Amino acid sequence: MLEVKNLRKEYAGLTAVKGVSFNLQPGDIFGFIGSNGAGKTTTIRMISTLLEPTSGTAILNGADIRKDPMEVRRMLGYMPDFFGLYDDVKVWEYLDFFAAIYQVPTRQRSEVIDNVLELTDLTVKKDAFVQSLSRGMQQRLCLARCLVHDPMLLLLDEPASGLDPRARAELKELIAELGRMGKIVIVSSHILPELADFCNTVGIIERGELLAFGPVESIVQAMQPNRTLEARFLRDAGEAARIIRDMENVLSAEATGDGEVRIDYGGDHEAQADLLAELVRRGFRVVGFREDQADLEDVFLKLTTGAVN
Ligand SMILES: Nc1ncnc2c1ncn2[C@@H]1O[C@H](COP(=O)(O)OP(=O)(O)OP(=O)(O)O)[C@@H](O)[C@H]1O
Repeated sequence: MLEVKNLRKEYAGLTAVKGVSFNLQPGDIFGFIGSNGAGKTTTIRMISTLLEPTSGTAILNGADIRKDPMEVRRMLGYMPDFFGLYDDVKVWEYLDFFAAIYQVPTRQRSEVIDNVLELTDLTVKKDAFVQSLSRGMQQRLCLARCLVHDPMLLLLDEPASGLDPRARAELKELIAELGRMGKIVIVSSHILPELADFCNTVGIIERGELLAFGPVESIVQAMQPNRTLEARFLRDAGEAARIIRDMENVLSAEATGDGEVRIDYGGDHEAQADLLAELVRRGFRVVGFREDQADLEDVFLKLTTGAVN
């Protein structure tokens, strides 16, 4: 488990992180969202033990980042937003080097390397030179290097930046797999929708403050208490709209002309199910009924002002 407790970082004349706290459990994939300069990298670097907090701390599986940094380092893998790879070494040599640094015993190294290559889908590139890899493959190699010592926490700072859509999709799948393996993954981005579909928890940071933390759905719901429902009817949509308007929790209901009724709705999911049951009971032929997903980017823009320090 990771407990982040009131982490704070002050620079001369500027507080980059103002007391950030959150807890994560094994298997959690945490999307850390904020605009440029919001404090993501500073927070991640403090958790990774590379930057000393001004106050506050973080505890990973009982080890304190300030009191036991060496122990914490053994349990985490950190992928910075800008990373360099060495040229003129082969992929397997590169990983072997990092396995040696992390003191993976010599006789286990080739198995460990094969495993991380398989996980990151780089097995066919084992003997290729690092500089010959595509940007997406280099990103995955950098992630592979963070995995050689089987860390329980992964800190990935803007891992998807500069990747094309296909490489992004592959990276998401890989991160999801790390979550299924029971690791805690923190992945930062300034684009909320990019993370929302594979993170189970998100945190929104702005000017060094964590404005929201929790499951994606509950953050969206807190921001948008009224939801839009879309009901589609085989016939009589206009009549259905008139009846829906008088139902509980309905703020408005309009037939859109193509058999659909858009409902502005203030009830919870239980009440929403009752509304559908009532329509069916009254004999309406419902062919579709769904919630219009709130646009995540809207939620993010509402929460943040876009202002930086
Ligand atoms: N060494 C430093 N000295 C002074 N100020 C710094 C230092 N490092 C970061 N800052 C400031 O702290 C604030 C937070 O920066 P940080 O890099 O954590 O933001 P970020 O959310 O990671 O942004 P980005 O998405 O651009 O990487 C910024 O205002 C930045 O200018």
